Amino acid sequence: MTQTITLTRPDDWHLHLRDGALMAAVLPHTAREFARAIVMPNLKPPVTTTELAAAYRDRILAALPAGMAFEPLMTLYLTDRTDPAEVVRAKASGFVHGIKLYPAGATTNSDSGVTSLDKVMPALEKMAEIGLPLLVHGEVTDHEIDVFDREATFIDTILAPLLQRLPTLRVVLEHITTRQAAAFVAAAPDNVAATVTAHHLLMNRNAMFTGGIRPHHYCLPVLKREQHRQALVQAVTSGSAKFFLGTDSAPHARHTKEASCGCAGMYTAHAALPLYAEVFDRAGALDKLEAFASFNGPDFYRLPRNTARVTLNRTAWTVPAEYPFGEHTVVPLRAGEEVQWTLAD
Ligand SMILES: NC(=O)N[C@@H](CC(=O)O)C(=O)O
Ligand SMILES: [Zn+2]
Ligand SMILES: [Zn+2]
Repeated sequence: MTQTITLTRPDDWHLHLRDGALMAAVLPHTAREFARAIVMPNLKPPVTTTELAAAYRDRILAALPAGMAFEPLMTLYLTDRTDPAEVVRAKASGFVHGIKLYPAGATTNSDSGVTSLDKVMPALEKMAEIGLPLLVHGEVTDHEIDVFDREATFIDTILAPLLQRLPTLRVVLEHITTRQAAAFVAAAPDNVAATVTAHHLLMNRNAMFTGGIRPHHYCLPVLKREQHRQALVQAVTSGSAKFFLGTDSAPHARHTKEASCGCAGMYTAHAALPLYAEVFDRAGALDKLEAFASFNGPDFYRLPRNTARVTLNRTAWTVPAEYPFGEHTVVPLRAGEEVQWTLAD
């Protein structure tokens, strides 16, 4: 049985760092494991311009502990009012690597998101023209539609028609959770890819109800049936270059999760690569982890692969019950439980 694996230093292609003291507190967890990360723009207020992204990038770099190397890859938050000129500025900046589409109301801090694709077509056409990727939270927001069907419905009613209209638009379907999404991405041309989180690979929707209601297993898109989890594992271990690592690590203060109407998101940055190693190990596919974690993402984003290496050992450790991040206490995934792999320092 493999006891140690060494791979090219990976990147996280879907990360929520938040801002201020919480950002400074969670950043070292990510920087310890990943050389770069696509930093999501759903702050309050959202990062809607290249200028705001530059300032956010500066705050992240200023918060980086001395001696830690980490490159934030910035994104803009697409709104109904995003000007194609802003798309051009973003691409020209060299530090904005994508524009994020949040359907208005779909998830955390998404109220400023897009209310109709028609309103953003000029921006999307400019993105297709200059090759700036669209990163998509792929869920419809019609609450008449079952929460477990919102991703599949989004693909059928929004994403597939969009790609018909803009076939060269580069798209990352973020944090896919269903068999339908995995099949759609696998069958799509090379300009369409997907990120997959560790938690959607490790858990099915029963995890939200094990022994009682489990708010720390609630995220969006919501965990799905076991058959969908298995389809995700099959996709990420298939060797396809269209799937890559995106933790969607999304810290929320404990009191906002343990509530009668709790926030969506799981914090996994503390143990991200070890959690993915559990998935690939259980699937007998540890040999496929490096491409998923370290090659497919930079290749899609047309960035150089990292050259440094990281080592994972099959050594179990117990995750703290909570992380006291300044005025925020965050409960990590696997709080008080074991993770079977350890990232070697
Ligand atoms: N995934 C989540 O459940 N929440 C994310 C937003 C998102 O990625 O949808 C967050 O920022 O909290
Ligand atoms: Zn999302
Ligand atoms: Zn996210």
